[in-house]
Amino acid sequence: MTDTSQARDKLALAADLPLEDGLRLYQQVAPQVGYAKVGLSLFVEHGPAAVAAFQKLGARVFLDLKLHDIPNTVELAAARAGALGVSLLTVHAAGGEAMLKAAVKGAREGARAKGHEAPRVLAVTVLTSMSAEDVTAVGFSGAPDVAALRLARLAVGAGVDGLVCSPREAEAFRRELGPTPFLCTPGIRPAGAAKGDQSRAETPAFAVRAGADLLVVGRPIHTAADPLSAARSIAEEVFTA
Ligand SMILES: O=C(O)c1cc(=O)[nH]c(=O)n1[C@@H]1O[C@H](COP(=O)(O)O)[C@@H](O)[C@H]1O
Repeated sequence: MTDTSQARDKLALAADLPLEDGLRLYQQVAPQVGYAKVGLSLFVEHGPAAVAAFQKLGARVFLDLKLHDIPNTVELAAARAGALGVSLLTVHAAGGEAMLKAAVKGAREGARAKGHEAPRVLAVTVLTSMSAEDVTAVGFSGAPDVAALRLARLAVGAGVDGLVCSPREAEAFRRELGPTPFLCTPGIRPAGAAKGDQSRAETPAFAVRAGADLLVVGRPIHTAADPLSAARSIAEEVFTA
């Protein structure tokens, strides 16, 4: 069997489950998965305790709050997130340049105040659940990949550390924005897996070949009869892509 443990740095479990279930699942897949993503449902219910619980298991925590508000409010929230010692924090690129700069400043200051390394601030471009029709309906001009690249340029110009995008956009982001931005791709579906609400999904191998640094996977692992072997086969795809 391939030693896939090196893929740990490239995989995040989206722990969109009740806390106890999420912790149990993370422990099962931890040999293959280095990050636990604490998203809106866990944070609304448990707040910072959810972050601390995954950190206690040795996970690097990806705090996915998708902040999107006026700059002052986002700076305050990002500072609190930085103070929790998380590794990654999301904001919406569509919040605009001033908001993105405020997020980066807040996250760095909050982390420094507590002696933590600053989290990477990742800007979400166009949600992977959105189809071309959805993108037009909300008023973004151009196809999803065009809108995503425009938002990505804006966010990188504002100083964010990375971007969240569909695997379909990662290659163009790399080509246009160079090697520095940390590219995170949700919307990961192994061949044959149910898409659910994801419109712009691709396989793990596709995402890695396109230049993704981190793949976020939720339901394909949650719903697997054997989550560790599901995680291992995703890791194998990552490792061999
Ligand atoms: O920011 C994210 O992580 C995110 C952005 C995006 O465009 N699409 C997206 O699916 N996500 C998150 O990635 C995870 C995907 O989960 P699954 O579809 O279950 O694999 C969820 O936790 C989403 O909140």
